[in-house]
Amino acid sequence: MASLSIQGVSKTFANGHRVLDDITIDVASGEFLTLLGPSGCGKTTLLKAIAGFHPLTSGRFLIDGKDVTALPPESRNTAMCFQSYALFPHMTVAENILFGPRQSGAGKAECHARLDAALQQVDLVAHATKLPSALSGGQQQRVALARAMAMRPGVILFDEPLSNLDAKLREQVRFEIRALQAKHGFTAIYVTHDQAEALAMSDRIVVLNGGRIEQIDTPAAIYDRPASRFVADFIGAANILKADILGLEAETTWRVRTDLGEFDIRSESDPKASNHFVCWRPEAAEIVLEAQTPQSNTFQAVVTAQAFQGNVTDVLVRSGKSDAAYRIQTRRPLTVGASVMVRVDPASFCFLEATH
Ligand SMILES: Nc1ncnc2c1ncn2[C@@H]1O[C@H](COP(=O)(O)OP(=O)(O)OP(=O)(O)O)[C@@H](O)[C@H]1O
Repeated sequence: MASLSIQGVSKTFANGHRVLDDITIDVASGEFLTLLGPSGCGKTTLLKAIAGFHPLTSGRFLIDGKDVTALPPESRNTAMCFQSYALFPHMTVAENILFGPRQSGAGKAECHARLDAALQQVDLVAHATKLPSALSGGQQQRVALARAMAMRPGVILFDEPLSNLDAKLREQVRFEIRALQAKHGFTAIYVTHDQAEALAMSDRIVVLNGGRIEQIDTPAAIYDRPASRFVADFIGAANILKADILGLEAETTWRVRTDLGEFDIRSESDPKASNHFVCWRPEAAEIVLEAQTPQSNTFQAVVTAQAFQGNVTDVLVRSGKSDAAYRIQTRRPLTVGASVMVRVDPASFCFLEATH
């Protein structure tokens, strides 16, 4: 495994389109880092640039401290694992896995040692002599991973590797890739636009938007403390409100005014001048019965729709104070048209950067 340092990387294509704008990320050795963002945000361009397939407009890449920016792909200590598997259809599983080590000039004994290890790592020993067409989608994906691992790279670059698999298999292979990565300790850079995949697999997530970094953080921090409006909206469901900051109520508690009334918000860090929005996640709100004594941080609303999800019910509510609908999750049975009080815990709110 190897560390990867991405330093001030920008990429403008010949048509003048600036696709990456001053990206700086330090990836630790053995880390699983995911690049997440909407279509066209530059994830694949960054991955291919790391691999050496796109020359940079500016910036550099260091792998284990060595500047690889000018090196060709085969000399960078990286291997790619693609969404289309990119297996050679006329070669057996074993031949597909052997292809890279042979090309790189490894000796016969070394090639076969790597083949045996890779087949065992992805549990495909019994399928070594089959053609890819005789394997399931999940098995083909494992061959693609074995082929990358047989290169013994410090960094494996994954380009949406699970997007051709059905939902159930995606979840299974997700666990398999993470377990292999933990066991064999390669550094992983993983591109996806699937937020559930990113949250489930990553040590850290980089949220990209329009070629720029919106936030780099652990999955829990990205979900619980989204830094910007874009991140709150893109990952999970979020209720976002415009807010005027009225002042400090207590040591870490701020009073804000929103369309739904005034609320207290607990925040360890001071809101910046640009924090004109606050948000909370649907599961952070609690429905309190109107008959109960009035509580702070509540707003009155009417249930306008609900959808049973099994473990919870998604509820849409509207308040007379604003035109917007707000999303709440509850286990309490409700009826459409019911009048409810909704409470949002001060610690469940977060301030958002409005600048992005
Ligand atoms: N060779 C190229 N020349 C010009 N523009 C390009 C080239 N390759 C990609 N782009 C543009 O760069 C932008 C980013 O593309 P990229 O493939 O990196 O996005 P992405 O985030 O991986 O999206 P997706 O999830 O759809 O694959 C897009 O607007 C794309 O059209």
